Amino acid sequence: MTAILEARGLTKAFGGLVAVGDVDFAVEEGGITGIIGPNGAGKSTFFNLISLFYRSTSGTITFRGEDVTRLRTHDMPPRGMARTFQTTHLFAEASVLENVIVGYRHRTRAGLLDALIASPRERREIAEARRRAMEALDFVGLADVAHRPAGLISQEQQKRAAIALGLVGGPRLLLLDEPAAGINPEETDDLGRLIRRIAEAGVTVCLIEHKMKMVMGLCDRIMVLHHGRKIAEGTPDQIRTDDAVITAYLGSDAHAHA
Ligand SMILES: Nc1ncnc2c1ncn2[C@@H]1O[C@H](COP(=O)(O)OP(=O)(O)OP(=O)(O)O)[C@@H](O)[C@H]1O
Repeated sequence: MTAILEARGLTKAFGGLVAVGDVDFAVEEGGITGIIGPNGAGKSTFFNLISLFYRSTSGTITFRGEDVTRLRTHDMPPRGMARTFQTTHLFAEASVLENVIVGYRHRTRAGLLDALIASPRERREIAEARRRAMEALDFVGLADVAHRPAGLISQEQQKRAAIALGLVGGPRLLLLDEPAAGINPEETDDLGRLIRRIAEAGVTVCLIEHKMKMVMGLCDRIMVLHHGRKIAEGTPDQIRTDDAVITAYLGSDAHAHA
């Protein structure tokens, strides 16, 4: 197994508070990796670090063999990394398809001049973006609402649209920020199946998620954070029976077990 993403000694301090402290972490290529931990454990901060949304205080991040520590989130899609946001702000009046096209067009090369003169290159890129966006929507099961205004689709469909936005550029690694937040158990199961299909299609997945049942059923490997430190990593079975993990969760509030 090779690591597609590797973090070494990753640390983020907010003033005096060390939200993430000296964490080593690897995402193996091809699987589904989960990051869990009680409330305030540092999951979101860690996720924002590995997706280059936050700059680390210290430590290094390597993606596909390249040191990307000093790069930013927007540098990553061309390198094959995409991330979703917990609340995806879709343009409510634009169609679902148009939203995903915009996501893809961030990657393309036609400049303002091409757009103004509607150059052949611009027209080719629009056609390609449209085809790719439609493919991504089809994959996540939203083809039938592609032309509906994004503001009119359900919360669960918005979650899928966020994933389509992540997939449209053809990433090698997709980072999912609490993909199942705010949806019901049945929808959560469906979303789990979608995430599995993404992995089966060859896209490595790494996610943070509060819903324990989903994480345990879906992930090949899990890392557990507590007070900003890594306290365990391993398979779901190893994590379930790990003393440090059990103690950490017992000491926190119960919603983490939902
Ligand atoms: N921008 C920030 N400025 C200051 N402190 C922050 C900031 N972001 C997070 N923190 C603090 O860092 C710690 C870790 O927060 P973080 O949101 O990463 O945890 P989490 O595991 O994602 O929590 P939750 O499960 O509640 O979403 C917390 O003590 C939080 O208050």
